[in-house]
Amino acid sequence: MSDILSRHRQLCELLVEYGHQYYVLDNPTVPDAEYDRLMRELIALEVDHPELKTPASPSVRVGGQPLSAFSQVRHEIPMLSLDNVFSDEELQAFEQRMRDRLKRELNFTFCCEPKLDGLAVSLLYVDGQLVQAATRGDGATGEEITENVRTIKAIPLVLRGSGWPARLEVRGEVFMPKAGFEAMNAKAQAAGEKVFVNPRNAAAGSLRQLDSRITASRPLSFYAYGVGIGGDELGNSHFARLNQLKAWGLPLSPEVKLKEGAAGCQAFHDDILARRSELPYEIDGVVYKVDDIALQQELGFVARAPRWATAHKFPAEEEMTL
Ligand SMILES: Cc1c[n+]2nc(N)[nH]c2nc1OC(C)C
Repeated sequence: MSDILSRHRQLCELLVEYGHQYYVLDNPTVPDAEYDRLMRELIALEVDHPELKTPASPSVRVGGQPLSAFSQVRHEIPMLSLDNVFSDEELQAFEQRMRDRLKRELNFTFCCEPKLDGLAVSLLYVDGQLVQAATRGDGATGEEITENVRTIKAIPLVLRGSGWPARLEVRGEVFMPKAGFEAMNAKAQAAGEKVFVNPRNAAAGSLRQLDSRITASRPLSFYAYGVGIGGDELGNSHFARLNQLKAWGLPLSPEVKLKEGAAGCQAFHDDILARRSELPYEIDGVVYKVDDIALQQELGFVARAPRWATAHKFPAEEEMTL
């Protein structure tokens, strides 16, 4: 039995490491075929020894028994939406409104991020293990999609390293990379099956499957963009928090940068817009967030959106009329 146990542990460790290299470091060291071979061996081993199968085992990536319905999850900390700016003038006004509110002539440092065109989700890790995943829903209540999210190889089932809060809620975007979207649609078209209009709809449709084996067959990925529960145990910089999440094994867009003032945000906006068509994922704008958490808390929220953050949306991309 011990060699079964040690082989099971070894397979789990290898699959976790290869998944991390591929999805978080974007630096795979083995071909996909090797990952798939190890996964097949793990699944076969757990069929013979079902007691070894746990929610932390990489074998959950292939999905399991379908649900009859989704249950609802109440977000302990509401998941809010974002106000928008559409021009440089509105961006300056956004910054000035915060100065007025704080009654201080502050030079803000902003954490600037691409605004991915996917589905916002909340991931709850308890003692480093992924125990619950939920959609944003209406911001107060979302759908519980834990089994589906467990099939997304970019999302760690167990956090890496140490020092994380006992309860850590990671917020971010589940998305379908452009290449995966095109390949999936080409296959669906060839098979006379339903094709999706765009990667966002494909990601939403794939996540809302009651059968997680269907979700597992879809090329979904994830980028973290914030922290909910447990954030108060992390530092006073949003950017540092995001990089801490990356150290714990969560993927972070390589485009996330710190910029000074509205001018820095505008430069970030112009750079991402210029490279929009080369990015491997679809975005509908960029997001600027005051990096200092204490200032975020002093600024608070207006209705459902924070005073301390805004999206800067791009014009809708012209659809090619073939
Ligand atoms: C709705 C949303 C969406 N996004 N997308 C990114 N990158 N950050 C981010 N933050 C959000 O909301 C927080 C600022 C509360």
